[in-house]
Amino acid sequence: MTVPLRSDPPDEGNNRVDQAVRLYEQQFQRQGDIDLKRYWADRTRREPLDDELALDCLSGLIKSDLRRRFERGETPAVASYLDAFPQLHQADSRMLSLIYEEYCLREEHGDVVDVDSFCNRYPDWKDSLASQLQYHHLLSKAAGLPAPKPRFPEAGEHFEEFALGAQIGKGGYSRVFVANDLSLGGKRVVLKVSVDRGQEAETQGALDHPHIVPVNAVVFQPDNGLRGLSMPLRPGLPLDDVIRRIREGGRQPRSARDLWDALAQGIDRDLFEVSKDDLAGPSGDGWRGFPVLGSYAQGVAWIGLILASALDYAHGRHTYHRDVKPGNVLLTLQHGPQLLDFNLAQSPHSPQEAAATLGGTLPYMAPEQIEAFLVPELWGDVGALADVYSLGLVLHELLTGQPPELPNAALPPGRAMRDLLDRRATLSTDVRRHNARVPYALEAIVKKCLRLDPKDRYASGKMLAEDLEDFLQRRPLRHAENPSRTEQWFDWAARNRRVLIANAFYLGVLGLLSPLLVQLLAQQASRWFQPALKQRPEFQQAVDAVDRRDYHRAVELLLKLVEEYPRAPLPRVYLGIAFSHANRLPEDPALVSYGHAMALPDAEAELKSWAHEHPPFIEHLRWFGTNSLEKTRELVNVTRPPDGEPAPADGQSMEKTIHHIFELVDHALRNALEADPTSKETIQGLATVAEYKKDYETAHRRLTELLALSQKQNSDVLPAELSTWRLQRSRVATLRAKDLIVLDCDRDRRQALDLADEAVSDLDLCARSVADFQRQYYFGFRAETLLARGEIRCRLGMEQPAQSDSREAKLALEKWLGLARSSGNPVSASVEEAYRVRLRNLRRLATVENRVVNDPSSQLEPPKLTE
Ligand SMILES: Nc1ncnc2c1ncn2[C@@H]1O[C@H](COP(=O)(O)OP(=O)(O)OP(=O)(O)O)[C@@H](O)[C@H]1O
Repeated sequence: MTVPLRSDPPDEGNNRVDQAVRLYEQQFQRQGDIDLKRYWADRTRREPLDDELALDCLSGLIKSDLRRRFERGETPAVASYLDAFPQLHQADSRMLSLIYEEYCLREEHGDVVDVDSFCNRYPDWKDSLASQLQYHHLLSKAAGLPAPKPRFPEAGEHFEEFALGAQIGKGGYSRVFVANDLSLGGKRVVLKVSVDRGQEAETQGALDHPHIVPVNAVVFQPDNGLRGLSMPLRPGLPLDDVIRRIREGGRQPRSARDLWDALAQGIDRDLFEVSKDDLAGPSGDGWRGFPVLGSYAQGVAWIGLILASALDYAHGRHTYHRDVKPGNVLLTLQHGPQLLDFNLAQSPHSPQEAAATLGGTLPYMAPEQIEAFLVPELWGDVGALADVYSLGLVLHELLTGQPPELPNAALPPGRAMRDLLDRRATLSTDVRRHNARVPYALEAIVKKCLRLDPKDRYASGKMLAEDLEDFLQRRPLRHAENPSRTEQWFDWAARNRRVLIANAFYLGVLGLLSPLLVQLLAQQASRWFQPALKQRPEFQQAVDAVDRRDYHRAVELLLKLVEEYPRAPLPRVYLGIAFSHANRLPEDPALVSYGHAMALPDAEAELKSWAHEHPPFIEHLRWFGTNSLEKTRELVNVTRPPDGEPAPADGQSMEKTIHHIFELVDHALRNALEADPTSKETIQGLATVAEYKKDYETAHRRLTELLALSQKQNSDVLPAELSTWRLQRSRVATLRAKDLIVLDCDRDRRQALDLADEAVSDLDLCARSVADFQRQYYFGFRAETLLARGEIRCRLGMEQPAQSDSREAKLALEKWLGLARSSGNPVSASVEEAYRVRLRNLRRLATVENRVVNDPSSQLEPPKLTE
């Protein structure tokens, strides 16, 4: 017996019923009341209808009449229409639907109805009605009305031989714990304790598939009506959490890796005893084939493929899941996606069984499954195709970020079900409207899963899996139609690139094209039809090799890729990074490779977008930048020797090289900074590059930024680090101040003074925490800074303060000298020269200021020269 439901695909009959109801309602509104018997007689006289359609129209009008009258405060009963329309006695299913409508209206209007006495009013339909109303009440419970619950055990207690640890899941009728199986020496497992009904243990236990969580054992507590299902512990995160995290990330996910990252960030590391290495990337067996460097759509398609295959396996054993939703898919670290919770896997033969899993799953139900809740006899029809539909909704949600529609909470449960069912008929399946990055082929697959009529969907999980596999391999779909010709053409071209390239030559051989055109065509063809770099397994292997620090292997792979993809910046940058670690060639190929990469068009944009897609790249880039900086410093020391030491003969050309290198390092570091603006090492690297480039203003700004940042994150900055940065800032500030004093303009001099003040106070601040090896440098530099400030003050006519600077400078210089002498090292020519320069400055200061220092040189001993 089937209640005709309005969700049936619109056909002529339905349109006519709707039309009849609309006309009736308009007239009812105009007249305020209508005698339905007379109205119906008139109508059928004017427009005779065949029997079936007449019954459909009549029951539509009665429902409408009932609603209007209830709205006016009357409480009509369907029984009263039976006298006027005796033909209803033949309309079993329609009558059931009418009586149910009356029941809902009574309930909505606060008329407390006793189910038994209500059923007794309709003896001919009593049994079906009782069953329907039982479901109605189950739905009410699912909608949040209190239901009797057993007492579940809690963390810390025992359930048979299991010691229960943290609770990790909670359903309407179950609790899931991490537990120790004491009968197996305390082995860590997952124990799902649930009300002992349904056949979850038997069904799930009989399944043996790499993507379905297996069942180890079942234990019972008959007194409590509970049972425990022991399963292996598979650390992971449910897909609904993964989706939520991606959604909260605020940006549209772009790469398949985003799925893994959401899992890695969300997993409870302490609970599952997971190490940082476990989270580095999807390397476990269960992730084999995951397109880690592919697009987000490909990542989703792969998850869909795995789930469709797992469902197909279960369907082959006559097990239908019936509760496929993101919350029942666990993304695990080692085993990939895992299907969980086969609680509803067998048809619930009684309303109680159905109740066990009703709550929360309505939004993911196939239309025929919702219908089965209204008409229990239809449960037998809810099978493989309902699972295909639900999986379609999961894929739709993953691709669009839009959760499926919820039942309308304002309606009474039965009505809410019907309403949801109606909305299934008009469900928008246009994935690309929400996310234009999804290829047409994948959208076509999702659409086919979500067809209203089960006959129009994929006939099996296997067929769905085949289409998803075809999509991932860029092959034509076998069971759905890709509406985009362009996409099909590109897929074809990608698969047939060799043939195309060869054909370009054949056309040339036949003399149809000029040789130049042939060459151009061949070149273009090889570019157009080359598989996208990121899809190449070699590229993926190279990226993996760099991520796991196997640089020699990376260099090997990347050299080939650079040759094959001469216009792609990424392999060159990666090659630079790998070279710079592998350090195996005499030249500096690291920077050469980076330089070539950056000379390519769009290189910068590509780098930025890649850093976004693959975050470990930023760290490599930063390392590469700072490491190259270290190497280049040596070159700088040779090229720019301290005062007094001879400059190399080829100093000028070396300067040029240095400048070029610094440009590249600066570039690499700026890219790294854009991706991670709080990396202190990157900021310091950039300050150092700026200092070497003698851009003291930028260097000073970067260091100020760095110190402000470390003040915010006080806890993770070491005092030694802080004093190194302060020392560097005071050096840069002094150098800048020196540049400014010579400009001979008051404003610049004031600015110079501010900088010198800041430099001295930075030196004061780090005086205590300067490391031993830095002390001599510290005092030498302090003398220099104070001399510079003294000079600025002199020029600004600040005699007294200049005098005190001069005195302090002298003290610092003595300290410096003392440390140089006591270091045990012979005092080198460069130290001696530095001393002389400072001494000269001190004298000059005295000359400029005249009264400030009385011949300071007489009080300072020159250091002893090396014997
Ligand atoms: N074998 C397992 N390893 C790790 N975590 C698991 C495992 N099984 C279940 N979980 C966790 O427990 C959560 C709940 O599991 P499950 O869906 O089976 O129970 P439930 O939601 O209580 O079920 P029901 O919907 O039947 O009431 C899962 O989302 C997952 O986070």
